[in-house]
Amino acid sequence: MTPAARVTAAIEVLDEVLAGAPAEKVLTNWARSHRFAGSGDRAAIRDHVFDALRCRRSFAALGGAETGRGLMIGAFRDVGVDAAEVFTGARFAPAPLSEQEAEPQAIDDPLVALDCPDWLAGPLRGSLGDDFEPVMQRLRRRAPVFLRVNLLKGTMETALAALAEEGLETAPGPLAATALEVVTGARRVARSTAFRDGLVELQDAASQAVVEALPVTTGLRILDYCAGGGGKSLALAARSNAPVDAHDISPARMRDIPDRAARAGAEVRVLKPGALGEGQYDLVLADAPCSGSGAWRRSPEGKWRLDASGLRALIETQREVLEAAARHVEPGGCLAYATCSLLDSENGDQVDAFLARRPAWREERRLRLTPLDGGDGFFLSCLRRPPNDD
Ligand SMILES: C[S@@+](CC[C@H](N)C(=O)[O-])C[C@H]1O[C@@H](n2cnc3c(N)ncnc32)[C@H](O)[C@@H]1O
Repeated sequence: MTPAARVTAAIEVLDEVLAGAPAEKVLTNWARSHRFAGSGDRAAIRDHVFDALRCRRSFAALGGAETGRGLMIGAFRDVGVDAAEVFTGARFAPAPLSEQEAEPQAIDDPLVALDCPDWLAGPLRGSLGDDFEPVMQRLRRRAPVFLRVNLLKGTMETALAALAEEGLETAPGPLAATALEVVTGARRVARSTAFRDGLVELQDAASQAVVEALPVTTGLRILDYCAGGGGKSLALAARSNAPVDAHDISPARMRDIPDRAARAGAEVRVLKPGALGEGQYDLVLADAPCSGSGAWRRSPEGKWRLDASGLRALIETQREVLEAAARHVEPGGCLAYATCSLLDSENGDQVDAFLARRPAWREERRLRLTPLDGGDGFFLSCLRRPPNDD
């Protein structure tokens, strides 16, 4: 495909996404119905689509319309390229710019320039303070790709060497001792032997930092209460070198855990719904559902989908998760509450409210990371249940 044909394809995909369909699904369907497109084409189209979704508001303003076409015109203008060079009407290229589209557009609203939804500016500014603008700018760009070296299978050195042998250039990453940043070849990671043999996992550096910050010692009974696909369960099992119990309200989300654990040489026991007793764990991780605002570089659709009532519902779910997870903590044990949110209402405020309800518990550690630290935004609070609490 020519570069212009890829833009045409991106416009088609974006129109469906703007109409409400999930981007991943539309991209998969597009690839199925355009078998002639090679992996390079699919990757380029995907990049166009996700770049446009990250900057949906500013690109729409620069392109004069919130349509696939408008976003792609805006994308070229954002980097100072004349969109008319691509929108030529040549075979498979997008149609030439109309007179109206050819009019240059300026952005005078700072929230548009930052790709920040109006209603979220107050809560984000209140939570991030002086970091508000740099964080919002960071969220407009692609996220780096990080790997976690699985210490059950090797060391940083063996992983670096194994990846290099397969032509994947990596470098020690920020935030966590197990993090490698992929410098070149990110799209080939999942096909590499190092990945297939469980020596490395795809996991954001901040997510790894959260697991590294947990008070793990030998012999602990550990529960991952919101295990999802098991990213943190696996990291916890590697860190503790002990079995980890995985639980989730949605068992279907955990379906890949057994295969992933086998590949990683980790022991993760997937619990059946209702199989959880009360108070029998030394460490319970509650990686709660959240706005995902810290990870909007990877999942930009969430930024535009979230609304005030959705956020209120998430905050209520987080309160319930905290209360439910706390019931599984042994006296003297630790409840670790984590989100990949940047918002105080989902983070510190939740923890403060929990501690107000249970004044005997103590917060031992609080960690706040934003994309300015290198990985996703993450929050962690480690809450200790009193030993004599019955
Ligand atoms: C942020 S994701 C977990 C990601 C996962 N820990 C990882 O590192 O890959 C949140 C998970 O919480 C689960 N969840 C939502 N409500 C829950 C509840 N009330 N009890 C337990 N899990 C819940 C969701 O199904 C989802 O899988």
